[in-house]
Amino acid sequence: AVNHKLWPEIEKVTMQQLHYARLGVGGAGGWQLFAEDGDMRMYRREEEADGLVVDPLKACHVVKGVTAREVCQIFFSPEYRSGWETTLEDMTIAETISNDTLVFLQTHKRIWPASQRDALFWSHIRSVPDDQDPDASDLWIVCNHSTEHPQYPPNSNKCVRVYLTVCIVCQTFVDPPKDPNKISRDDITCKITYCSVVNPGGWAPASVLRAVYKREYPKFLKRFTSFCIEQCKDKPILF
Ligand SMILES: CCCCCc1ccc(-c2ccc(S(=O)(=O)CCO)cc2)cc1/C=C\c1ccccn1
Repeated sequence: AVNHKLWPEIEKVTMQQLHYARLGVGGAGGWQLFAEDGDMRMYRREEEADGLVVDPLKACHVVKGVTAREVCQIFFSPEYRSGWETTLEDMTIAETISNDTLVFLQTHKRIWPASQRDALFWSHIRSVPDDQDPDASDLWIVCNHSTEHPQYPPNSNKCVRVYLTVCIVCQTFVDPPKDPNKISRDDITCKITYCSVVNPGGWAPASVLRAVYKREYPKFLKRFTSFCIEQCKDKPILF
């Protein structure tokens, strides 16, 4: 995929998102905690772009029994998506750039009173060594970033095109560290950071958008992580 015209952008945005995901939520970043459920903490910043709510979101979660690679492969793979993406109405693979990079067109269920939305984005999965701790296991990241495609111009169907940048960054921890082939799922934990910025593309009342995000994001992350646990529990561990 390195010779694909999108590759420089894919490389830049993916590494930028990895850095952004690893920034903490304390300090002057302006992050406010808006949802909590067990080990899941969800933060948002209130931001508007030309009068539209584009509140960045950052969620931190810790999930037992799955690895970073398993979580990211489920998030990336089209065949699992209908099993966890609750607001999805339709999904098309617009382009297969390589085995680790796809272009998706997704339409999401209409959320009254706003008009229906769709999203066209490239999705890239990769593992990166943890430069801060070479002994730690690799980080895995999936980055989704809006793109254009001649076959799917925006607003050509009934939907308003949203513009999004999303990443999910995961790291596996084995506790207690032991002989690699004696590790059970009870010994592994996956630390997940999910970041998203969605520009709704066309007008939607700030109150509606903020209510949608407040309701949908916690549901989305809980459903996604439960789906991962369910999918992996009877399978050999994929590190
Ligand atoms: C007025 C309503 C406008 C929002 C409509 C909408 C747009 C985009 C998206 C969306 C959410 C997550 C992704 S992803 O993380 O890349 C995974 C792949 O699907 C891509 C798209 C959703 C939704 C609608 C609902 C909604 C909003 C948050 C969370 C969950 N659902």
